[in-house]
Amino acid sequence: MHQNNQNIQDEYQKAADWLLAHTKHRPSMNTFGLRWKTPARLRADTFVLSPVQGHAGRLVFGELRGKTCVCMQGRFHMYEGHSLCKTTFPVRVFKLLGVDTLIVTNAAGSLDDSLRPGDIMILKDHINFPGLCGLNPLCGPNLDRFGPRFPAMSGCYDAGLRRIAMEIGKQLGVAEVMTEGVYAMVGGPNFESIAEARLLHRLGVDAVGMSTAPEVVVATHCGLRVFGLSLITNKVVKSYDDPEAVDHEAVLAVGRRRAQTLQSLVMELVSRLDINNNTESAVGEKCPSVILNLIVKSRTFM
Ligand SMILES: O=P(O)(O)O[C@H]1O[C@H](CO)[C@@H](O)[C@H]1O
Ligand SMILES: Nc1nc2[nH]cnc2c(=O)[nH]1
Repeated sequence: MHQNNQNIQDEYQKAADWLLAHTKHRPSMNTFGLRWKTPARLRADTFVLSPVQGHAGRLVFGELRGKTCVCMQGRFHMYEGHSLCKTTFPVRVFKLLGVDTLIVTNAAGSLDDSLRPGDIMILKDHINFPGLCGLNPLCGPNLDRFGPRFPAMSGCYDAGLRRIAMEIGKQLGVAEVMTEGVYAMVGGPNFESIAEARLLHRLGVDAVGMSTAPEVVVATHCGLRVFGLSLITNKVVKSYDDPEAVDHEAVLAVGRRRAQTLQSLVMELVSRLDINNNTESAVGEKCPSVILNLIVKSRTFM
């Protein structure tokens, strides 16, 4: 192996080893700081630093309904000036921790008029705009330890988990605010101009945000099963006659309003995870471990 590749791989391994040395938890499930049996909180800034307002910036290990998980509250964004390698660094570390499923959440603006603030969109697919232009975390020498040079992205959002989530939505009585759709990642940090919004809409984008796609690309590359959801926090203005303008505070407010629903949905999904019979993708055989990457303004959950 090329020496540089070895060095990069060593960095992931060092981070994973450090985390394992600082918690007795071995990831398998939990989130939102609820029902922690033996909480072991690690300040994420020892590992992750995400100074975006409303993002807690913590990494939490614990148990939910008997499953250990690691929950990342906050994330790195490309618009903060981080490289995509850094943005996605935690995903590979989680893989090395033994995690096999990534649950990723985000806040997003809707382009589809039927999606309203407070609605939940299960990600069926994404358009990785930075990735299409070459800003892809997999660029550079391939790390064979994690996955192939040319990984497929069709089916990157597990169909089995999507189906279960919709069932849970019915059970929780929130099916009417849940739907499946296509998420697009743009670079940000500005929200869309009207012309950009119209372009995205024409391209078949249902909701747009500034995150998620790089993490999902890296997770899929290394064989993690992925479930994603967007909390629709605002509509994206598409008309020159519309006086409304989105702001980050409004995004945070919708996150707080929907916190309980998202919490119930993800907890129930976690409790139903069974790698042997509810996945449609190839995943690791043994450990039913899951990482929750809860970024929907997770400060409200703790
Ligand atoms: O995608 P997450 O991190 O949930 O946050 C979304 O909300 C922020 C804008 O309000 C942006 O960071 C956008 O990507
Ligand atoms: N790009 C983008 N990101 C968001 N995150 C939350 N809302 C939005 C939005 O309208 N556009």
